Amino acid sequence: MFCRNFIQKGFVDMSLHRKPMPVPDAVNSVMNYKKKAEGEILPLEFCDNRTLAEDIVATHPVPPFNKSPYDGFALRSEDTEGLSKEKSGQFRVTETVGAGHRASRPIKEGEAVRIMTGAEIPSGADCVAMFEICQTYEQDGQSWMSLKRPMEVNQNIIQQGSETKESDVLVEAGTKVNPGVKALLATFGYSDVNVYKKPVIGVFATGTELLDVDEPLEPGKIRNSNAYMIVSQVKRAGGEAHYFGKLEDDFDVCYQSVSEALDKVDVLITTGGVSVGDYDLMPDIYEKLEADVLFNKVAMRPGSVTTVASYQGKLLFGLSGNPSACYVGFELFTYPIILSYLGRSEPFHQRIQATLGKDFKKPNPFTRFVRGYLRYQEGRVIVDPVGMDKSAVVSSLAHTNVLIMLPGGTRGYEKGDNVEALLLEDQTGQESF
Ligand SMILES: Nc1nc2c(c(=O)[nH]1)N[C@H]1C(S)=C(S)[C@@H](COP(=O)(O)OP(=O)(O)OC[C@H]3O[C@@H](n4cnc5c(N)ncnc54)[C@H](O)[C@@H]3O)O[C@H]1N2
Ligand code: MOO
Ligand SMILES: [Mg+2]
Repeated sequence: MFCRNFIQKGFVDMSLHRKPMPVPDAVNSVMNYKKKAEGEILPLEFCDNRTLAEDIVATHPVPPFNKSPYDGFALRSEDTEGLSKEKSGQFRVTETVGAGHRASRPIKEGEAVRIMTGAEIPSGADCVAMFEICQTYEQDGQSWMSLKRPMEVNQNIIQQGSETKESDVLVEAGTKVNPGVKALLATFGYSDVNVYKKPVIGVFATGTELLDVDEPLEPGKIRNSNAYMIVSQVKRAGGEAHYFGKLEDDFDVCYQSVSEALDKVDVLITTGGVSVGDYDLMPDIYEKLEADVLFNKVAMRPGSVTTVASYQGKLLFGLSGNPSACYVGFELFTYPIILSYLGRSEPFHQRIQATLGKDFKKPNPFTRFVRGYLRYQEGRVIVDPVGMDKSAVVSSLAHTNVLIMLPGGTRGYEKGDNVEALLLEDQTGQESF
């Protein structure tokens, strides 16, 4: 097997010279492998944030019966004709109907039913007068209601089916379940919901320098932050992360672990070891697996070393070890694949126009994906670069909610420039209402 590590000094190794692929081409080449997950049935209470694998169809009209929007009296509008301040009408109150109950018999001429909000309109009644415009009194053991104004047919009645007809498609498959979707599922009796299965995304961190989170720092070593970051990114995207642990930079260990893990996942992510260093083993692992490498260099910063390969129909994402590069590589290439598994018709991060909030003077031949923070100011959308903009930086990621896209070129960018940004999450609030 060809292995870069054994190339003798003095020769120029052509495998070091990688041809960068433009970002859109790289994204498209990955999306050629997109798949849709199968559905699974979940109890309604467990389907938050999952994606519907079936349309929500109205199983009955809403409301299912004519109902009262107010607490008041249901009566016949024709009995109120000509009523006025001077000429009140007297109605015999036959019974009281609360929501969930029905009148015992149809209403007759001169009668009224005391009715509560949400209760079914008694047959024969065609309007509801709110309590506020009615007066009540007792006479000879009988309840009466007096009204001083005429009512119209259908006044204060929510008609059966006025909101939704039976068989209407209300929410389409591929929609994420939010509280409103959940309310609809409950309305129509979807106690079990068909949602797309979460794709299982395996994660390995590679690097002999990596310590576990609970280990004290040692000279030359760092704690493994990427694995936790990626697992979080997978969850934020809606996937099921399976963290297999960290691997030292040993070919046999890495090859063995990666090939075994491939059977257990839909997609495999590794972080680290994709560049051209002596201990960057992923290129050799793809070669030994006979995986088809879609690209091993992308015309972007950070994350230029991002490598994606396909092996027996499964995608292997070789993300950079540098934290910022790893983060960006995931959001550009892995995120839309996860959303495709989830049946989402718009699997990419939303791309918005915004105003750059700070200068970004450093030009670069490659497109930059600057970690940024979106804010609103006087009706404008502002995106500010956050923290140091270096591939090896981890601290700026904590403040990142957008990736500011700065196309490559010979000039830098200035505060006030119009730029595009990819929205990663929408969790910005404000201090007061
Ligand atoms: N001669 C060249 N050297 C490098 C090139 C190049 O084109 N020619 N590309 C540079 C670029 S760009 C990047 S990005 C990095 C990519 O490196 P690798 O993906 O091979 O990653 P490693 O070498 O394993 O590690 C890089 C860096 O990241 C740290 N790291 C690794 N894993 C983790 C983790 N799980 N958590 C936190 N930090 C991690 C690691 O310690 C290194 O500092 O290559 C450049 N070199
Ligand atoms: O692969 Mo890089 O471009 O510094 O992150
Ligand atoms: Mg390396």
